[in-house]
Amino acid sequence: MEAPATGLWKGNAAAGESSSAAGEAAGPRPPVPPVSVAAVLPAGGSGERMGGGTPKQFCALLGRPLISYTVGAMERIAWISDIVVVVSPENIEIMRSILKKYGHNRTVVVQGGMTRHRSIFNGLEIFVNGNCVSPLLKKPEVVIVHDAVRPFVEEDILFKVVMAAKEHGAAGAVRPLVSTVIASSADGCLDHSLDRAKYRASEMPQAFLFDIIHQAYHQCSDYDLDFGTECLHLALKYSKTNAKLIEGPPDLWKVTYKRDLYAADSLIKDTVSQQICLITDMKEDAVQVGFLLHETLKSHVKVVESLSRSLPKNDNHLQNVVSRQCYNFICINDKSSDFQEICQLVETLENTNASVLYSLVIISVHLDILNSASSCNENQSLTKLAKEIKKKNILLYGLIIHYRKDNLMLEETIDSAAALIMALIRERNPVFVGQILEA
Ligand SMILES: Nc1ccn([C@@H]2O[C@H](COP(=O)(O)OP(=O)(O)OP(=O)(O)O)[C@@H](O)[C@H]2O)c(=O)n1
Ligand SMILES: O=C(CO)[C@H](O)[C@H](O)COP(=O)(O)O
Repeated sequence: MEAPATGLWKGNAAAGESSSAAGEAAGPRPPVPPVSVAAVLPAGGSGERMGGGTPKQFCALLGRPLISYTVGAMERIAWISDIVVVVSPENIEIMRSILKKYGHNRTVVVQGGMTRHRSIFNGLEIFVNGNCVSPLLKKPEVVIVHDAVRPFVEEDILFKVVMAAKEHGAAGAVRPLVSTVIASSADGCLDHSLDRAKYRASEMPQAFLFDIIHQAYHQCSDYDLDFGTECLHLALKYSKTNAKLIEGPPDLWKVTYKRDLYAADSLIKDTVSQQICLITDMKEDAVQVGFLLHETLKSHVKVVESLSRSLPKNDNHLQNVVSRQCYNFICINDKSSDFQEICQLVETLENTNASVLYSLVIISVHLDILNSASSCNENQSLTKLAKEIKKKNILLYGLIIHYRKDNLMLEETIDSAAALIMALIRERNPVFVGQILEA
């Protein structure tokens, strides 16, 4: 299974996730542009096309606002010095509380305008004049403009648009058109159709030499500010700059309609369910069953770490596992109860701070050779603990695998156990927290 190209995958500098750990997972460090770079994220819209009361940038994906994913994708890039997020006046405090909650320390909030262009203009002004609610930031050589509702932006495309902006003055990501563009005549009939191969959809991110785009915004008309939709066009019209167009990856789409929110949710779930850490503690009898489960899981998901021992406190292994973007922990044992061990795991995971950004899943798997399910008391302890740690964004589930040594059905049982594990880590459904499933 291949990881989707999402801003989440390679780490996030917020809330303690280190970009060095991300670099370790992703191979050699990407290059750094030889210019100072800042970013403006317009987030001042009301999301009319999506409908519903909450502007789409504040809609929750796996419990975390969409905008936090976009800000996180920018903050994990060390060479972007300042990040400005532009929101409507009524959302300034909400935005500040999001930045605080998710540990986005390099981002400031600026008040937006009535249209996207006006919001971007306000965001740029902060590098020249500052204002009463936001500090004056140091003017960068290159500024990135990126819609706050495009959360899956990667360092590679940001680097490319910045380098192209340095050389050409302006640059933007483009994608092939998915439909043909046609023009209608006054009577609503087809007037003409464009040759699709010659056109591109203009996406984000875009980047500009700061003075080029700032001057364009200063010179453009009210009509441009109120009805324009394309920053590259302003750079062309008012700063005589022909932007370089860069073919971007497919995940740059803008969350616009409700269906886009479902797609974003699904992509994030794909990403966080890519890797598991196995923690096993079994006697000889059960080792073979545990091994079979391990092998079956390996055919579905990447096993980043397999620890076959009790967990010491402050386990460094676990710290490393989390910094490699593994958010799923499967504890397999054949004891009547591994409750103490689960408590210890929870404590260690809490110390990593990772659950601020992503829900962490723990599945306590009990291999039950005697076909005698855990006692009622043990189940109640698990359910109680699960309820408590759910508040901390740690989702604990139980799974009992009943098997017999001579069981011809063992393979089938293990397949169904693996399928349950995969469903739990993918769906991360808080409703099932504390439930003990049986395979
Ligand atoms: N006055 C505005 C309007 C839009 N935007 C931002 O520009 C980006 C792209 O705009 P769009 O998808 O059109 O967002 P909305 O205007 O919120 O959506 P809609 O057009 O459906 O109302 C979004 O991040 C949006 O928040 C902004 O900063 N200020
Ligand atoms: O991709 C873009 C090109 O600059 C903009 O995000 C897009 O044009 C914004 O338009 P709208 O606000 O109408 O969705």
